[in-house]
Amino acid sequence: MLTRRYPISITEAQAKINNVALPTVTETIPVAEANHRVLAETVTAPFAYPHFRRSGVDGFAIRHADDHDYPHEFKVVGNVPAGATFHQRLGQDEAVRIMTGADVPVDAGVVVMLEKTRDLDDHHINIVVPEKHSNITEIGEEYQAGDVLIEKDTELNPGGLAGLTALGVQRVNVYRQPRVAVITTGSELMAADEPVQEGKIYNSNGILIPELVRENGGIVTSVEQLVDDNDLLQASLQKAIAENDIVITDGGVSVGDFDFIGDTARQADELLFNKIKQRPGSVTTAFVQDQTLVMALSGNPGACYTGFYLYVEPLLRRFVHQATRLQKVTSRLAAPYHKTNGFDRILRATYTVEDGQYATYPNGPDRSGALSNLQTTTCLIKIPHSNQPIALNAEVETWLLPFK
Ligand SMILES: Nc1nc2c(c(=O)[nH]1)N[C@H]1C(S)=C(S)[C@@H](COP(=O)(O)OP(=O)(O)OC[C@H]3O[C@@H](n4cnc5c(N)ncnc54)[C@H](O)[C@@H]3O)O[C@H]1N2
Ligand code: MOO
Repeated sequence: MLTRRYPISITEAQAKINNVALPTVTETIPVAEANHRVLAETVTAPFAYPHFRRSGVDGFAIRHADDHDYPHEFKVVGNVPAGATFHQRLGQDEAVRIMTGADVPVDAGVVVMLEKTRDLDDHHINIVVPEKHSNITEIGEEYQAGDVLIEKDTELNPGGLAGLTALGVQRVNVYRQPRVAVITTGSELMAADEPVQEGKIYNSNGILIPELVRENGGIVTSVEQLVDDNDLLQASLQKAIAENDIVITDGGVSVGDFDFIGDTARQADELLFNKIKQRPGSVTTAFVQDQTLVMALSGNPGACYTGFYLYVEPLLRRFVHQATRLQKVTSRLAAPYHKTNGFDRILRATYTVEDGQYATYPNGPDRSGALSNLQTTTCLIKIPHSNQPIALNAEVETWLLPFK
């Protein structure tokens, strides 16, 4: 018997997912492994930085008291390479040869660049002209001990890792990445290494979904390809739910004889929705079972791709306390689109920026089952449901996609 499904809007579906409570799980990991991870705690400076007075140039360090009456002769009493120190006091008209990055002698107030000096003999130099600046970075000029290095909820990048390392921070407390199981279903699916067969298709969503998950910060713990068998599906789902934060199923969610996921969703602890007023991907379903969110994406590749970006990407980002990376903008529909739609239609599109405004172009086929435009799509646009075709140059809601 056909089960009645109650379609909700895209915005309502997004809100329902957004309202599902997610656990905050953190772990402490080496800084060297923390690129693109999100800090769960603010990190503060364990000491002042720099922690010694640092020369910014190669040259000669002299006392403030001697910094006058140029040209001025100095006796060279030492040499400080980077990494070394010079602990002796400086006397009148005494200079120390010093390299960029080296610890400035305690008595020195100025480092004069080499170019402003002349050698007189092995132990004497002439400083020809004065310096405008001291060329010394003072202790704590960038950070005092206890200053904030990087705030909680920041996604680390190589620059941030460098900053942490410079301050001797070796480990950071970050949000754990969401663990995601992917279950693709369909007796028509072939593995990539099987010879092509009549009536069967390669499991393209079996690579699309895991790669999208990884690219958006999730850990893919398993990718399964199941034939249409409800017992198999239930066993896989149960295991995946027990071991993961998020489970993504694909296909088998419509009303066909072998579409078992819809029934599973309706019997779950909490059904969030099992139809959206959206094309492609009207069948997209979400439910919570044993506190794990299961996102059931459509098997149709175009619908699967669209569903991932609209519903899964924000979820993966929220797990690590981050906002979606899809940038919501308004764009001008710069090429005609003639179809009328009972449901809002999400088109795969490309965009340009013209006179500071986004212009969008439908990117080839809009069919749910089409996948020839997935490589080149850079944004999604919404054509609102209407019995009239949308006007050329109409303003449309647009999601710019990350990683393009
Ligand atoms: N009587 C109705 N039929 C259909 C309806 C409906 O409301 N009433 N909805 C249609 C819509 S809309 C869509 S979208 C599809 C959704 O179907 P499912 O999500 O249940 O997916 P399947 O039926 O399993 O497959 C659909 C299509 O996608 C291909 N597929 C499946 N898995 C993969 C994969 N891993 N990689 C690549 N392609 C895959 C599959 O072979 C089918 O061609 O239902 C409509 N029908
Ligand atoms: O769910 Mo279907 O993709 O709307 O065409």
